[in-house]
Amino acid sequence: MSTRVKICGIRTSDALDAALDAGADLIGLVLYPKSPRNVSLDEAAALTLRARHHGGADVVTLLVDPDDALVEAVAEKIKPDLIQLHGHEMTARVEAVRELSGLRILKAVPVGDAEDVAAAFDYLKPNGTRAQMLLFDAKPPADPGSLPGGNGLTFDWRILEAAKGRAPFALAGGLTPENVAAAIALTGAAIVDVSSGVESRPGEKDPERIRRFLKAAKVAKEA
Ligand SMILES: O=C(O)c1ccccc1NCC(=O)[C@H](O)[C@H](O)COP(=O)(O)O
Repeated sequence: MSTRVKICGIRTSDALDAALDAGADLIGLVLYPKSPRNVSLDEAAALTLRARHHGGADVVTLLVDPDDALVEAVAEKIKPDLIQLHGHEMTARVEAVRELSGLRILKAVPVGDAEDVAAAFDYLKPNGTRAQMLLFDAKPPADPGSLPGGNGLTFDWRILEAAKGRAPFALAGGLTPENVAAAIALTGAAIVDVSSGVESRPGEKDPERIRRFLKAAKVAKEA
């Protein structure tokens, strides 16, 4: 089975259509006001409806340390397929968001070393009551003003050796049309997730780069 591709940080219907027409498997919508990719609840609901009409892709709503009211509003108004938690949520909070929303959870984990990877598997226990999949991403810069993700930074993919054979995982962080095949070959990721690497500037998706990313990812194979 070929690697699934998530195009994250979609803000406009043009960018959405470019991703869907190019064969994206998952669409990421960022609800985080500090992000240049932020969309409102209403915008996310409209983009989700458009994706549903096109068919073929799952919609992922990305949240950072959301409160209960936001989780409930997302579940009711957007009705995505998954919620991506991209903040400092610990296992109990992930479980609570799963219960409150009734949705599958993709938990983003910042990776610095092999211990981060080994510890992340606690998010998958006990059998599906917390997150359904892990997303390994680069650690954000230490600068307090930096975003928790979407920074276009890579990490040493060899660290993910510790994850191989345990459970399918998603990979993010500085992926581009130029390096995604190498990332898949080395890590065997089930999903590759990109935002900055298919943009002309923060928040502006480039349809040609989206097409190139999908093409490169879909022919790549684990080595
Ligand atoms: O994209 C953002 O602005 C963002 C803000 C806050 C938390 C996470 C955010 N993005 C995460 C992603 O887009 C992806 O899941 C992933 O980190 C890819 O980012 P990139 O390195 O830019 O390809």
